[in-house]
Amino acid sequence: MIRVSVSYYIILNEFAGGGRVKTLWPEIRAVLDERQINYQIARSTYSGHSRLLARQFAKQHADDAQPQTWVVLAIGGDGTLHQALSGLDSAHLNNPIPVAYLPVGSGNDFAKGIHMASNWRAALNQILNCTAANWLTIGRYYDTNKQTSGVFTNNVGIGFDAAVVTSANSASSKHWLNRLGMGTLSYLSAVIGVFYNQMAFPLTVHVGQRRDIYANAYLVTVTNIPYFGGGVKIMPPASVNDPNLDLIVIEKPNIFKLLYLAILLLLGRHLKSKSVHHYHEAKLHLIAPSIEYGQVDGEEMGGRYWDTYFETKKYPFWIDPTI
Ligand SMILES: Nc1ncnc2c1ncn2[C@@H]1O[C@H](COP(=O)(O)OP(=O)(O)OP(=O)(O)O)[C@@H](O)[C@H]1O
Repeated sequence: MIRVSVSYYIILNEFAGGGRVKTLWPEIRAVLDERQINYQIARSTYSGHSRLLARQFAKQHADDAQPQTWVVLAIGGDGTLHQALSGLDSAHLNNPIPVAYLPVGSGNDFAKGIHMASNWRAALNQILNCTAANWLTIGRYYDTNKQTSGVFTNNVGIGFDAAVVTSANSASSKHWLNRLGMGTLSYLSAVIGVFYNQMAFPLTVHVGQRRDIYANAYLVTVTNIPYFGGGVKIMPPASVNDPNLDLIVIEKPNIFKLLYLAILLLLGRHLKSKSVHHYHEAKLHLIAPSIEYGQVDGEEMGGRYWDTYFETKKYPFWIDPTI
C-alpha cells in the first residue's frame, strides 16, 4: 500500500445539512485522531466565510515548493465545497492546492456525481486513502455585465432552478425540514410556488458560429455533473472526466406538459422531449436580456441580466472514489 503524507486544512461548515455537521463533527474528529491525521481546523462563522478562509490559506501557501503537502478539506454540502474551491481558485497559484470534500450537507450532488460513497465514514476513507490528486473538470463563468468570474463544480442555473433555490433558502421551514432529514420537501414546496410565478424569458445560446434563439426559455442549466437540486438527475451523461459542459434549455411548459416532463425525468428519458434542448460543448455564451435569478452549485447568485461566457478547466481533487 502506498502511503502519502498530506496535512489537511479543514473548512468546517457546522450549519450545513441543517446543522447535522455540528452533531457529526466529534465523530469525524475521532476518526482523524485515531488515524493520526495531521490537520488544522477553520470554522466558517458566517455565510461566505469558507471562500475567504480557502483564499487566505492558498495565499499563505503560494510559495510552497511541494504542491501536495496540503489538502483543503471542505466539510459540509455543495455550497461549502463551492466556496472552498472558489477561494482556492481565486488565489491563482502556479501549483494549485488540491481540494477534498466530505459530503455531509443536505443535497451533496457533487459527491453523487463523482460516485463518492454516501456513508460519511466510507467517503472519508476515499479522501484519507487517496494517494494522488485526481484532476477533474470544473466549470468557469465570466459575467460581462458585472465583469466578475467564478468557478463551479456542479452547475449554474438561470430561471426556474435558480428561483427554486432562492425561494427554498428564504423559506422559514427549510431549517427544520433539513433537521428532520426532509430537505427535499422544502424544495418541493418551492417548486410548486415558483411554477406559478416564474415567467418564460428570451434566451440566446451562442455556440461557435451558431446562435439559437428561444423566446420562451424557462429552465436553463449549464452543468458539469448529472445532478442538480439535491439529487435530480437532469443530465445523465454529464461527467467530471469530460472536458465539455452540458447545457439544458427547457421551454415553458403548461401544467400537463410539466407533469409529463416530470415523469420523463424520473424515467431518465426527458432529453428525448421536443421542449428539452441539449448542448454538449467546451465553450458556451448565454444571453438573457431580462433580470433572471441565478444559482451556482445551489448558492444564490441573485437576479441579474445575463451575458455570460462558460468554459471548463481542470482542478486537482484529493478524492479517490474508486476506493
Ligand atoms: N457560519 C455560518 N452561518 C450560516 N451560514 C453559513 C455559515 N457558514 C456557511 N454558511 C452557509 O451555509 C450554507 C449551506 O452550506 P452547504 O450548501 O454546504 O450545505 P447544505 O445546503 O446543507 O448542502 P447542499 O448544498 O449539498 O444541499 C451555504 O450557503 C453557506 O454560505
